[in-house]
Amino acid sequence: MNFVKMHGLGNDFVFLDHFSLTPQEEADYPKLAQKLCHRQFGIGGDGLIVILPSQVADARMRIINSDGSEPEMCGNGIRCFARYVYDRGIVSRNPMRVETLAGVLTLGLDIEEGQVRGVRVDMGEPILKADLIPVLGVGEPVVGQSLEALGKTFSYTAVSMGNPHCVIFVDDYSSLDFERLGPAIESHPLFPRKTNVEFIRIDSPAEMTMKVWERGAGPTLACGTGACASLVAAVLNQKTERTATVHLPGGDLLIEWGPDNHVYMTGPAAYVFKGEWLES
Ligand SMILES: N[C@H](CCC[C@H](N)C(=O)O)C(=O)O
Repeated sequence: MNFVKMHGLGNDFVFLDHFSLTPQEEADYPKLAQKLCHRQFGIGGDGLIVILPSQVADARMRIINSDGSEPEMCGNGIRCFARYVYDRGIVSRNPMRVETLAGVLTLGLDIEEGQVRGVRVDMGEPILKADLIPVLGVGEPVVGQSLEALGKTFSYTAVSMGNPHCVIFVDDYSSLDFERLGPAIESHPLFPRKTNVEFIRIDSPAEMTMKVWERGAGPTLACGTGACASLVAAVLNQKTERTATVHLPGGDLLIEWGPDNHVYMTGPAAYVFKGEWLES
C-alpha cells in the first residue's frame, strides 16, 4: 500500500489514496490509523487522511486521529489535502470545494511558478451554540465559563469549527501543567464528545501564541481548527482584532473572522516523503 507523508506546520499526516486500499483496509480506518500513525511501529503521524471521490464536491476528505477516532474536520490536514489533489491532477479547479464531516469547504491555492505556496481555507462559520459544540450545562455564548480540573478552576471559552475546542487564556506558560491539564480537559465530563484544548497567550491585538492538546492525538505542533477557534474566542473576549497571526510551535497561521461571519485560515502545506507500507 503506497502512502504520502505531508504536514501543515509540523501537524503531520499519512495520506492514502482510497483507490489503493483493499476493502478490508478501507473498512477499518480506526485500526489502520492507529497502526500507520504509530511513531515507532508505524509510519508516524498525528492522523490518517484518505482521499475519496465526492458526489457533492470536487473531492472528499476523511481524517482519522492517531488514536483511531474520526473528527469532523482538520485545518492543517485540509491544506495538505488541497495541495495533494491539485498536484496530482485529481482536482484541477482552484478554488476547489472539499467535502468533510463539517460540511463542504472552499479552498484557494496560492500558486507561484507552478508551485503551491500556500492555501487559504474558508473554514465556515464558528459554532457557538452550547448544544452544538457540544458542551453541557452552560449558557451561551460559552464565553468566560468556569471548569474544574486537577483541583483548580479555569475560565474557558468553547467554540466549534465543526470539531470542539476549549480555549483557555494564560498570561504565561511557566506555571501551566500542560501535560496533565491537556488530557484532563480533553476528557472533561463537560464535553460529551471530548474536546481539543488550546492555551492562548495574547501577544498584541493582532498576535497570539498557542499551545494545543488535540483530542485523539495529544500535543501537536499545530492545529488549524484550533487556531480558528482561538481567534474567535479572543474576539469574543475582546482580546484581539478580527484578524490575527497565531504563533504555533510549528509556525504561523493567519486567521481572519470576516464580516461574512466566515473564518479564513491561510498557511502552508508541505510534502515530507512517499513510501510503501510493508505490512509486517
Ligand atoms: N484532533 C482534532 C482533529 C484534527 C484537527 C487539527 N489537526 C487541525 O489542524 O485542525 C479533533 O479530534 O477534533
